[in-house]
Amino acid sequence: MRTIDWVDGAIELIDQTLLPDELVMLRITTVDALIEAIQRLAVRGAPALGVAGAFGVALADGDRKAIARLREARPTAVNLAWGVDQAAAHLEEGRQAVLARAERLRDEDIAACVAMGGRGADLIEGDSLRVMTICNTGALAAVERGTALGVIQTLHERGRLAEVLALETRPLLQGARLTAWELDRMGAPYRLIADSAGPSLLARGGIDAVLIGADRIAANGDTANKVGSYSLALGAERAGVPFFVVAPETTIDLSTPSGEHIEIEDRAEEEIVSVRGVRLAPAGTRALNPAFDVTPHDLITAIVTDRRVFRP
Ligand SMILES: CSC[C@H]1O[C@H](OP(=O)(O)O)[C@H](O)[C@@H]1O
Repeated sequence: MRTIDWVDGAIELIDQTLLPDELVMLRITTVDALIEAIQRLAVRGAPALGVAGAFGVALADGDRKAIARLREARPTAVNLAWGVDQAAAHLEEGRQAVLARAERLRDEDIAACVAMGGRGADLIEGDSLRVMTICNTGALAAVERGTALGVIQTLHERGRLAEVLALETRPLLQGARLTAWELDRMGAPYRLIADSAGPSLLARGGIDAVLIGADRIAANGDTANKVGSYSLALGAERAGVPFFVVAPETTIDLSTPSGEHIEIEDRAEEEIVSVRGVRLAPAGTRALNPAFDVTPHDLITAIVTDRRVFRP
């Protein structure tokens, strides 16, 4: 099953807002419908956004204003703009050339995730591993396999995984809704934890590694990822637990020198004060909702990509 693909002249993608209760495929035929799906996180995750951006250019039929809107649909993951640019570079050659590039980009992502899974599993020593992860970095964040959760899946497939501690990942609960769903499908052992429990469980001991994804990696290795990653990195540093970022080379943005230059998406206050339309806080409560944070490179043990492992 693919998270996103091009089928009979349109984009087909899983509507992730309905998981884990319903598995529904959306058929997207316009750029505006794709932008809406991206902004409400029906499709999400840096690699998946790159593929969506590239296929979106094929939908645009040369409408450069629509392509510009698509490119800006979400600011933090570099992959969206990169995917749009990769496909748009072929606009002069016509729609088939644009689509051919987008399909190659899809296939490259599939191969990259397989490569990252093996490279990451080779890097982490030991058996009966207990690992911690935040947000969702599985196939739902890519096309067929994921990044950090792809490493975890490979460890499981190799019989080396004892347990995953998955952060629920407020406010949109990518961990509780999506990572738990994917781990169930893999048959991998896991328990869900509150985000705020992450650092203290690391301090408690018995966790062998933290693995996270990335939305943008700056030239010096500073890494933007789901909000809560930074506090997890601080806890890992304090507890002496290795902290790995797993991301394709396409998430590295050499034009951004360091983390303070990465734009952090601030999302709607509503996402904090309510869950699926059920209000949690008093009426009128204001909220601040940064969707990402930046982990400084010196808190990262290593970055695993589809081509290499490097230590920032
Ligand atoms: C494998 S990249 C996934 C990356 O994207 C997530 O953010 P969102 O769910 O808002 O798209 C999160 O930062 C993950 O690490």
